[in-house]
Amino acid sequence: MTDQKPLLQLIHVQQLYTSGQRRFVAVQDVNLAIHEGEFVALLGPSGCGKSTLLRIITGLQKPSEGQVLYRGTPLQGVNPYATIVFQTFALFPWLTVKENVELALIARGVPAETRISRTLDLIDRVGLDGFETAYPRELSGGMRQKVGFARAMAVEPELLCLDEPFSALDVLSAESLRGELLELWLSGKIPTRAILMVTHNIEEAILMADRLIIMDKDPGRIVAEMPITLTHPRQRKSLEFQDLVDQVYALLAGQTQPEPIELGSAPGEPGKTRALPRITINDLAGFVEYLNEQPGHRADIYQLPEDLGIDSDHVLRLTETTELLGFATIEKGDIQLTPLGETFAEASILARKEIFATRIRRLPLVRWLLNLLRRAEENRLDWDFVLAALELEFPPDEAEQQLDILIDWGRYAEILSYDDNQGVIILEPVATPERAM
Ligand SMILES: Nc1ncnc2c1ncn2[C@@H]1O[C@H](COP(=O)(O)OP(=O)(O)OP(=O)(O)O)[C@@H](O)[C@H]1O
Repeated sequence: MTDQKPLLQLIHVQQLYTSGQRRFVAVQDVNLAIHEGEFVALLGPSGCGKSTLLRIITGLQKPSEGQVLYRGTPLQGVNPYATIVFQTFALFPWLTVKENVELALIARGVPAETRISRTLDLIDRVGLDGFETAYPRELSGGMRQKVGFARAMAVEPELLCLDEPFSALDVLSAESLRGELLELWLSGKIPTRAILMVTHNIEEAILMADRLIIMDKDPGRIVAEMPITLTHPRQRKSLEFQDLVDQVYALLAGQTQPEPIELGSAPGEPGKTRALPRITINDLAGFVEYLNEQPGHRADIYQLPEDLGIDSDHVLRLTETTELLGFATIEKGDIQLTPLGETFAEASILARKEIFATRIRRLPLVRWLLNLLRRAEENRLDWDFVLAALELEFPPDEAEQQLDILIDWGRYAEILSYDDNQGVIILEPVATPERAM
């Protein structure tokens, strides 16, 4: 961070909304400064007010209370120095790529010659050279989002706001577009002075941003900030990166105990191996969604068997699983979702898998199995072999159950696969997406 005056400053910003008869605080006392040269990521569960803050920052909405300063001056009306790129591409289907980008410049009254040369230059810079006359329907999702970026950058915003810009794309297109945006930003090829990105994706935030702002809801507020000082290009698989991922998850999960105490030890290590609760992914997801719909995202555990129509044993396994994964905390007979649990409940299928994978990789049993697979020839192991190893830790019936759960959870998280015909467990390679399109 610099000592300069912030580019943008929110001071005691509060937003009230009315819903039916009720007036509620959507955003409470937000103080935030974004400086030149910073890439800031805003993380938090749905409904914590991220989009509201973006609208306030871009001047599309005036907060109920508080001040918005741009370069030290109170913002009046729409912020001419900021633009937003949305999750969905919002392109006009009847206009070509060139016309879609140019439109932003026509709206700002840029003269024709400048307009055309700037449009073509931007299309080139985002890597869409040759597609100037194509229509949105002819483009892939990643390419359409590039048009979205080009259009936002056409007006040369000082502050580029991104509202989950990669979440509607497939994994590889998203990764490649992240790389390209970073390249444009870090090389100074765009006149943008600062970027503010809203995302649900923790790894994405750590990959790209210099600072994370973490929000929670009811009411929407900032609960933590974290600087990311890793140098670019950042390696997702590096220990430092994974350590930061764990720290953010722990922050979101409200985890207070050190991991070894919380999670127990792995087979072969001193201490007791913690068995995984017998819970399917469907039950887990359903339970987290149920809690998310309850007032205050909490429920009385003793009431749950009746409310959910399942026996109390099942309820206890569900509560244990959600707690083990950091999706909920249990206190005085109540279970309460953590911000991470809320994020999981509202995430897309892919984002859920990613959250789940990150959480189960910390579990000693999962760590142990992944290590075995990594060391095995061709990263494959016979089911019987793993079972025999587990039988050293658990009674035979339980060992088999543990293996079933490991396979069920591991498959869902896409960290391993299982060939039922051959009875073989296989380590899934970690995707290493191409950097360039
Ligand atoms: N115009 C509005 N009128 C009434 N309530 C609103 C309005 N806009 C947003 N809200 C409510 O304010 C809260 C914050 O909404 P906001 O869209 O800013 O959250 P968000 O964090 O961006 O959510 P998401 O990640 O789902 O986009 C939510 O409870 C939402 O339902």
